[in-house]
Amino acid sequence: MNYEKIRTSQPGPGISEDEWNDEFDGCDCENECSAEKKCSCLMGGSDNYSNDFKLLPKEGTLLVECSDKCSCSWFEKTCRNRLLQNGIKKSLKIFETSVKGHGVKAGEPIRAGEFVCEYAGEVLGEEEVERRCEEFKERDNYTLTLKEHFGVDNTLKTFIDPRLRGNIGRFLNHSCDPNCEVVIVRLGRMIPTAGIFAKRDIQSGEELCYDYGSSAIKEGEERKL
Ligand SMILES: C[S@@+](CC[C@H](N)C(=O)[O-])C[C@H]1O[C@@H](n2cnc3c(N)ncnc32)[C@H](O)[C@@H]1O
Repeated sequence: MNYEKIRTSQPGPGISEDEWNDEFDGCDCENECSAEKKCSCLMGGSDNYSNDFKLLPKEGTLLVECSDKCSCSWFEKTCRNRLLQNGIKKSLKIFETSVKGHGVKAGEPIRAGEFVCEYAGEVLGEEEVERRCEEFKERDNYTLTLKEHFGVDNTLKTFIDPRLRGNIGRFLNHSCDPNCEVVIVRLGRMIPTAGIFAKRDIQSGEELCYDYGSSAIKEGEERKL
């Protein structure tokens, strides 16, 4: 449990300033950001979130939230395209499980599609991930690998490691029948963040978990989504 608490992911070793600062142009909406009003952050011409702040289905295009480069920054309170960046709104409780170490449970009901928390950590270059795998191989595996395919041969991998710097997201355990899912969300920059959203309605007291992906929970290996 010895880690520095951060609110959102930060660049770590292996991520250059140029990579981190590769940002999208902001939208020029002056009021409501919606697909109907042709907000340029809403790629694929569909909204990211519903009026009641639930994740909407988005396939084949990037999910980009509005940022401080957007004109709507002046009207942030009315911009519907900001959810992950506003942080955790649900009551989440860390607890000791019987066999999985710590876990997180819902402190209140969470509806399907609602935002739970970011999986915040250091964004690392691949060499640093390999170095840390060696260094920490005896202990819990935390690095989450986000994989995105652009075209046939182009795969973008993003590594998020909350071992040294992270948030409550680092305590969610794996399940093959999860009640949460990880969604790739971009906060105005090309380097993505990992948002954990409810996959179905969750009752207060239920443990929150997501599917770690193909390499699941093998010790010392990175996890892939
Ligand atoms: C991201 S951490 C999750 C939080 C962790 N339980 C803790 O106490 O810090 C991942 C580690 O939790 C443990 N873990 C996660 N899901 C598990 C499961 N379904 N069964 C057993 N251990 C699990 C494994 O040790 C895994 O490497």
